[in-house]
Parts: sequence; structure tokens; C-alpha cells
Amino acid sequence: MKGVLLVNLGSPESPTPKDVKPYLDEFLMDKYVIDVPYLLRAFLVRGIILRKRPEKSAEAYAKIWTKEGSPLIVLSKKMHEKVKKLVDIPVALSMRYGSMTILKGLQELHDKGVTEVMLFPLYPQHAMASTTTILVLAEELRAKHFPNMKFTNVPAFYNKPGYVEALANSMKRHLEGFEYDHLLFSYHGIPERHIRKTDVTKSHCKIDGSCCNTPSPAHEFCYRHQCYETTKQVVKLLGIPEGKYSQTFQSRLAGDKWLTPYTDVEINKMPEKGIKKLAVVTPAFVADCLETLEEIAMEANHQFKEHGGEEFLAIPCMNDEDEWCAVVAKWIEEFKEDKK
Ligand SMILES: C=CC1=C(C)c2cc3[nH]c(cc4nc(cc5[nH]c(cc1n2)c(C)c5CCC(=O)O)C(CCC(=O)O)=C4C)c(C)c3C=C
Ligand SMILES: [Fe+2]
Ligand SMILES: [Fe+2]
Repeated sequence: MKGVLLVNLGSPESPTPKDVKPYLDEFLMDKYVIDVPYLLRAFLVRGIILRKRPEKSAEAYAKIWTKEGSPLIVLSKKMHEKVKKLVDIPVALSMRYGSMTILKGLQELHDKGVTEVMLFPLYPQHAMASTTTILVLAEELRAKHFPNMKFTNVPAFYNKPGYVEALANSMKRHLEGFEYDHLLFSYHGIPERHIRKTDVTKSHCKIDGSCCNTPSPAHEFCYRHQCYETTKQVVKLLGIPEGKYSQTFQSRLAGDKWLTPYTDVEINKMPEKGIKKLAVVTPAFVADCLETLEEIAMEANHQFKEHGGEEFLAIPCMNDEDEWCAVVAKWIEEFKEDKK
């Protein structure tokens, strides 16, 4: 029998330093997230980052936490519930980090008699820190615990018409009545080194102005190319003219050079360029989370106004919107019907 495992990132158990610390430890000790040799990673994470960050992150999580829990988990569960009702094969939900483990998700499917799993990382654009780490761990667990299971991995869907149309329609609804001066596409950042590492040609990605617009097999795994492509297709569908939108990368950690331009730096410069009404969309996330609700809707909003901006609209992620759930259900149906 066929089944589906949806996988997102995960959240701490509570917005307290006691629970944020082990969550960050699991997350940042992942070799696909901080991709340096183990001893250096342990020194950076346990010797430096985890000394102060759990307190700071817990404060940020506390600002967005709901009665039901972390928004990322609550919203992913809502989406999962809706999708389950639209299809007639088992669908489980896991998180890469934290208590809703991939092992539990696979076990749930196994117990229902599933032998062929559609492994579905809930990230529109491919990155080793988000997608690869899920695929690698799931494969390790499969080999160890479920050797007879077969996986079909869902590739990045950054340019799939269903995703792009659902995103554009969702944005249109949220932008109704908001006469913005500028629309910013803010994607989660990654270190530039990750782009070079995932370049299958080993020579294409120069991270300059042009490589992401020059066709190449490298783009199958190039996060930067895929972000530009999502933006390009959405603005085309919405008919947004050149100059009225731009693209940036958010959420960087200190140390490495991350993809530029940086969201916070660009937003703070906008009011002096005459942008007083700003809308921000975050298409690297399908569910609202710390990075959209605190970093953008609260912090960037505040900074924009401190620098002279007047109105700020953080466009919500698609979460459990009907159109998005229907798209996911359609892809599941296609997998179910696929006789290969
Ligand atoms: C080296 C560090 C990080 C990389 C690389 C990275 C890539 C990456 N992350 C997401 C999605 C999410 N990240 C979230 C939170 C978050 N991300 C990092 C670090 C890296 N992410 C940290 C330390 C945190 C925790 C919060 C903090 O302390 O600032 C979240 C939100 C989780 C939540 O509970 O709400 C998401 C989602 C992607 C898609 C990605 C690569 C493209
Ligand atoms: Fe992240
Ligand atoms: Fe590129």
C-alpha cells in the first residue's frame, strides 16, 4: 500500500531556554546545517552559540507561542488534517527536529500497512540544510528499521504551477486593499558555501548577478536559483512591474558570508528611498513560524517604522489554506495513481 510522510522543520517543546537548548543542539549539530567537521561544529555550537542563544531564542519564541503550542507545529497539523480528508491513502506528519520524529512518522505508516512512501519535505526550494537532511535521515531509518519500504522523494516544487498559482492567489487575497509602494520577497538565507557544495557541475554557481539566470543542471539543487525562479513566476502571474518588487534573504547567523542582499539591511534603507508602505512575503516557508511571525511580522515591521516607514504588511504563509491543501492532495493523488 502507498502512503505519504509530510516533513517540516520542527520546534522546541516550549518557549523556555530549558527546552530551546536541546532543540537548537539537535538542529545546529546537524552536519547539513553547520557543515564543518564534527569537532569544529561541536566547538562552535556547544562552546559558543548555545551559551547565549537559547535565552534569546526562547524570548523570541515566547512572543509567538499560542495556547495550542508552536505556530509551525499547530499550523502544520491543521494542514495535515485537511490534506488527510482529501485523499484516501495514509498521510503522516513528522518534523526533522524535536519530538515528532521521522522514525515515529514512518512507524505510523508501517503499522497501517504502508510499503511505498511518498517522502514530502515541506520546502519549496531545495537546500541541504532543509531538504537533504530529511532525505538522508529518512533513508538511514528506512534501511535500519523498515528495509522493505520503498521511498519516492518529492523534489523541490519552487516552479510547479500548482504551488506558484496557490502562492500568487494567496498573496493577491492578502494584498487586497493594501496599496503598497514595494513588495519584498524575503527567503530564509543560507551560507554561500552551501550553494557551492550543492553545485553538481562544481563550476556553475558563482553567486554573481548572472549564474542563476543561465540554464544549468546545477539549478536542480541551487537554492538561490530556485528562490529567484519562484519570485519571477509569482510576479509574472500577479503582473507586478520591475522596480516594484525585490528579493532578499533573512535569518543569517554570525560568522559565514550568507546569501545577500540581507532582508533587515534592505528594509531599513527603504523608507529613505521613498518606500513608505511595504508588503513582505516569505515563500521559503509553507507554514508560519518563528522566522515569519517574529523576525518579519514583528521585528522587521518595527525596524521599518523606526527608519521612517509608515505601513507594513507581513503576508501570511499558505498554512492550511484550502487551495494549497488541494494542491498537496492533487500531488498525492498523482503519486497514488502512478503505476511505475
Ligand atoms: C546555520 C544555520 C541555519 C541554516 C543553514 C538554516 C537553514 C534553513 N532553515 C529553514 C527553515 C527554518 N529555520 C527556522 C529557525 C532557525 N533556523 C536556524 C538556523 C539555520 N537555518 C536557527 C538557529 C533557527 C532557530 C531559531 C533561532 O534561534 O533563531 C525555522 C523556524 C522554526 C520554528 O520553530 O518556528 C524554520 C521553518 C530553511 C528552509 C533553511 C534553508 C533554506
Ligand atoms: Fe533556519
Ligand atoms: Fe546560480
